[in-house]
Amino acid sequence: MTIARALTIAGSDSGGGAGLQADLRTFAFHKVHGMSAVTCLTAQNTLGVQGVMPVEPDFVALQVEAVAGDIGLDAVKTGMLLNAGIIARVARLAAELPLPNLVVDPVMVSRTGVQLIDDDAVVALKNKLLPLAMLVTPNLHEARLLSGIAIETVADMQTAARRIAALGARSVLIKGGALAVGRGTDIWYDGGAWVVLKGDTIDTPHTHGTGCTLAAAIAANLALGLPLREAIVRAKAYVTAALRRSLAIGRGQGPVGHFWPLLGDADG
Ligand SMILES: Nc1ncnc2c1ncn2[C@@H]1O[C@H](COP(=O)(O)OP(=O)(O)O)[C@@H](O)[C@H]1O
Ligand SMILES: Cc1ncc(COP(=O)(O)O)c(N)n1
Repeated sequence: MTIARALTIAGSDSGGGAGLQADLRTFAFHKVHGMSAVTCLTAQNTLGVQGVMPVEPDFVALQVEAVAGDIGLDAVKTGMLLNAGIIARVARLAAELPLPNLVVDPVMVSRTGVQLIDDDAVVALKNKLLPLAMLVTPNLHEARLLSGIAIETVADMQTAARRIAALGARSVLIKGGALAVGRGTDIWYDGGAWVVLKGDTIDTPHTHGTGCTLAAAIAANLALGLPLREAIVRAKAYVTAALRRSLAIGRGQGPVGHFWPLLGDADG
């Protein structure tokens, strides 16, 4: 049996809702074989991040090389890359291997505004990795860091997307999960065309893992051979369905739910 193959280069979330755990789960629900190169361990739960332990950049690279050289890659997604050393190493790998259909989720700031990576990593992401991405998927905080402008409206998102495209990313998807008005509206810009993705607003506090899930679903769809626009539209529908089935577990922000198709819940 042949199967599409996708790799996530990301951090581990011990709570299982975000990070590589969300990515591998998303790949599986797209019938894509998932592989992982771990960049860091986080001790994390629904209440927040209690600790972070980095992996050496060369060992991140070794994990990627091990699977690229043997199993092969149809698409690659990056998540929490943590520090400038790991980002520079991943950028070098992208030049050496290459890393096909590269979706960069520039995990820097959580939806709640907590910075998840080192300060010099923000600069490295901007200068070294964005220019190599087929698609970059910042949330509103990350789009502000990358573009330098404050974002409150869909019009601000469009201005920011233009600026981020000017940094060299081939296309930009700004996620509006934190929009005060129209939460769930995302915009995609590829240097020419605009697409406004108007998702339904789901009224839930349990949104942990939305960004990881969206970017992983896009990578899975690209691995399956879909064109980028279709890959994004379908991934958006996937994350909206998962938000509708989000899980009220833990004492804080629970994760989005992926299992509903297995539970006989058919109207996603
Ligand atoms: N309450 C919500 N209702 C509908 N869509 C949402 C909601 N929260 C997040 N999303 C969607 O989830 C995806 C991830 O966005 P966001 O939560 O902003 O990213 P991140 O997890 O990286 O902070 C986007 O498609 C966004 O529109
Ligand atoms: C290891 C790790 N990676 C990424 C995120 C962001 O998660 P979200 O998808 O909720 O933005 C996270 N909280 N932890």
